[in-house]
Amino acid sequence: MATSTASSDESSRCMKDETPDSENALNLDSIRECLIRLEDTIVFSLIERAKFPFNSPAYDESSLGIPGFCGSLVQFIVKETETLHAKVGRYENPEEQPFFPDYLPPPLVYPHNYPQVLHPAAASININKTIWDMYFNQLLPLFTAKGDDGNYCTTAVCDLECLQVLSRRIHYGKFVAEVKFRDAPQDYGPAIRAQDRDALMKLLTFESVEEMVKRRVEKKAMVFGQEVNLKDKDDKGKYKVDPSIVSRLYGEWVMPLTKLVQVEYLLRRLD
Ligand SMILES: O=C(O)C(=O)C[C@]1(C(=O)O)C=C[C@@H](O)C=C1
Repeated sequence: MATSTASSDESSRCMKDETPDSENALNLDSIRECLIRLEDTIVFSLIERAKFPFNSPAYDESSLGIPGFCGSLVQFIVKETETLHAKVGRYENPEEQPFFPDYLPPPLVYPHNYPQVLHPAAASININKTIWDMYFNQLLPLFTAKGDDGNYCTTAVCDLECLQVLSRRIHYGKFVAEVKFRDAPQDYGPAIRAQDRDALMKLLTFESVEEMVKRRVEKKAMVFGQEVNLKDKDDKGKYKVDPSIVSRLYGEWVMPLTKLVQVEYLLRRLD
């Protein structure tokens, strides 16, 4: 049974056709196509979240008052959603990692036979705690207006969607690293055996690609986030989410964290 949520529908479509679902599809171009497609989902999810102000009560860990639960509204929504998604097998998919992996229930549905393209050590790599901290402490204040409009539940659901797609994109580094290793084991092997993080980081970095990615996501934020109307006059220069912040998100966090996942994966690749 294939499962997906509203938040990952767009990317799943990309995955279905292009993910490494066969050995043949596993090449750097097809993996990069998936990353490009995920950019659309990321930009749209930021646009949705930016409709609401910061709404700090959604993150207050002391005032929710749900019996038996200790934490914020957003923590509650993410945990409960992950519990449901675990039951329908979401985390059996090697592209998905939960934010709260402890005590997730086992799947209740017949397992989908995901192709084993990654080294088994991939399952132990989950940097969602870092993604969570980055999203709430650094990114969110940059692209939401200050204030409180009372829409805490919808706000927290938008946060969930942003978190899920950022996590999927960043952990996709496992597939990128696998392809790079298979393409050049003679280059990666010695650095892996030496457990040399710096050498691995150097090998897997393509600065010109990173510059292109930053420019492309900035442009997507301009195109997707513009006001569309039927009058001649349009609101040039007014965007639903600041394009320079989307570019910064990629330059400062998304790509560095994707590279961190790649390094962590490669360090274990010959275990
Ligand atoms: O496209 C690659 O080669 C990747 O490793 C992906 C990615 C990215 O996160 O977008 C990360 C590192 C590279 O320097 C360039 C781009």
